[in-house]
Amino acid sequence: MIEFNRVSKQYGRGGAALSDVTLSIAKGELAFLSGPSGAGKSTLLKMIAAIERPTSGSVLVNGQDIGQLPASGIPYLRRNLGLMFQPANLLSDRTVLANVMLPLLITGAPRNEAEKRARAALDKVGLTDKALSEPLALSGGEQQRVAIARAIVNRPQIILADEPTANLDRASAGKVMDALMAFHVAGVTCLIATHDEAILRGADRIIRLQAGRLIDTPAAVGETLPS
Ligand SMILES: Nc1ncnc2c1ncn2[C@@H]1O[C@H](COP(=O)(O)OP(=O)(O)OP(=O)(O)O)[C@@H](O)[C@H]1O
Repeated sequence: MIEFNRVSKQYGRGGAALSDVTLSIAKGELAFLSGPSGAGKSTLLKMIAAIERPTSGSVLVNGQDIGQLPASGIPYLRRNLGLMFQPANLLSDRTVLANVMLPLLITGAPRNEAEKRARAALDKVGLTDKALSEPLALSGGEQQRVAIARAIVNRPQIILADEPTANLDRASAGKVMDALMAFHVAGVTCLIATHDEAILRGADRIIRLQAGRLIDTPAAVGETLPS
C-alpha cells in the first residue's frame, strides 16, 4: 500500500533529511516511526502526502508514484489520507463540529450530510458532547481527538499522524491512542511518528530512523512481520 524505494531527500543545501530509505507498509498495518529529533520522521510522512517530494527514489501509494503525480492529482491522493500533523491547527473561531465538517465541505459534500458524518466522527473519538464547544475550551488531548475526527471524517484508507500524543499527560495520550487504534482495528492503515516510549513498548512494528537512515528492523529487511 505504501512503498519507499531507495528514497533520499535533501532540503536546499543542507544535509540529507532522508538517505536511501526502502520500506513497505501493508494495507491495514499499524506501524510506528521512531527516532530522535531531526531523524526525518516528519519528512517521511510528508512525502506520503506529497507535501514534500523525494530528491531521488520513489514513493508509491496504492501503486501510484507520488513523485510523478501532477498537481491536479494531489487532492485525489489526499482524499485517501487522514493527516494529523503538529500543531493540530484547529480554527479557534469555529465550533469543534464546524472544524470536523470542513474537509467534507471543501470536497463538496452537502451541509446536512457533512454534519451527520462529522457528528459520527466525533462520536467515534468520544467527543459527542463537545460538538458545539470552541476548540480552545478543550484540553490538549481533546483537541488532538478533534484532529483525529477531522482526519478520519473523509473515511481515508491511510492515517498519517505526527506525534499525536506530544505534550499530553498519560491519560489523555491513552485516549488519543485508543481512538487511533479503533481505526486500525477497522482496517485503516496507520503510520504514527512518535517519541513516546510508552506507546512504542507495545508496538508490533517500529520503523526506526536515525539521521535520515533506517536502522534495520525485521520489517525493513523483509522478514515476516509479527501478526
Ligand atoms: N522545510 C525544511 N527545510 C530545510 N530543512 C528541513 C526542512 N524540514 C526538515 N528539515 C531538516 O530535515 C531534517 C529532518 O527533519 P524532520 O522534521 O523530518 O525530523 P523529525 O524526525 O520529524 O524531527 P522531530 O522529531 O523534531 O519532529 C532535520 O535536519 C531538519 O532540520
